[in-house]
Amino acid sequence: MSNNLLVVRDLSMRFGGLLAVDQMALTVDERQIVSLIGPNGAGKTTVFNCISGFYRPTSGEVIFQGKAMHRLPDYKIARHGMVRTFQNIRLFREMTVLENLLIAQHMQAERNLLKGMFNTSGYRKKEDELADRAAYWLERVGLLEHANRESAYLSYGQQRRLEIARCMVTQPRLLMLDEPAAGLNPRETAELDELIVELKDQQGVAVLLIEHDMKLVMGISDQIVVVNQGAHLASGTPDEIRNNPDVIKAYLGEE
Ligand SMILES: Nc1ncnc2c1ncn2[C@@H]1O[C@H](COP(=O)(O)OP(=O)(O)OP(=O)(O)O)[C@@H](O)[C@H]1O
Repeated sequence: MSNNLLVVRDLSMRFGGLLAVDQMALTVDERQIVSLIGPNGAGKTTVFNCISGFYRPTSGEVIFQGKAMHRLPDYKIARHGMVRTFQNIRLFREMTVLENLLIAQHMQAERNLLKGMFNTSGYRKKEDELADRAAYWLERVGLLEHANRESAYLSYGQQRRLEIARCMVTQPRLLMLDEPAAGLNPRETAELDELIVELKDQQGVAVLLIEHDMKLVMGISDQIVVVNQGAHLASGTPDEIRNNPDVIKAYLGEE
């Protein structure tokens, strides 16, 4: 068997008369960074929404670690180890930074924790574990000193890092990031670049990325998949994509 972590085949999504995603295919291997690029409105976020269970695809298959995901709701898919961020940051804004990380883990492991409530020492041990993991990730994304601040008061770049930490505390195998560099300044983008590569190298997660920042995409991707008008246009290494005439015409040539 290959080491495909995620296999997406023939994925289509129709909104009334609009075929937003048209028989898309992509694969992500273990410890790979794969970027999805394409012009505005090409269907990238819709592909993400179908893979992560936020939408139920009109047709097609999403296979993660050999198991079919395409009929499961998003929270079940997340429990299989595929988690995502959103283009518009979705934190619990009135909660503290730490609370955001604790609740993410509670939501992920809800059933186990409920079972744990009948066993007090086991439950406490589990709670300690969640707190330790939250502290670890706050440190990793440089937010430990802000642990008790309401997340609404963080800067935009800090909120983006907290979103990534919130995914990582659930110990995913595949992290899906929807435009993580949007709104970041160049220094924050460079930090994000470093963080994503560290997640892959040190934590062994695979990353599926939607991003318009071509410098970031070309610098960190193992594979790039280009979407145009909902359909697969090309895929390959950054060099292959940079030199692909169809891609230059449809996308890179615009810039
Ligand atoms: N819930 C929805 N209902 C109807 N149409 C939708 C819905 N979501 C997306 N679309 C349409 O599907 C098409 C693809 O949109 P999508 O957001 O996936 O593109 P995108 O490549 O992510 O764009 P961007 O780079 O601007 O974020 C667009 O024409 C959009 O208007």
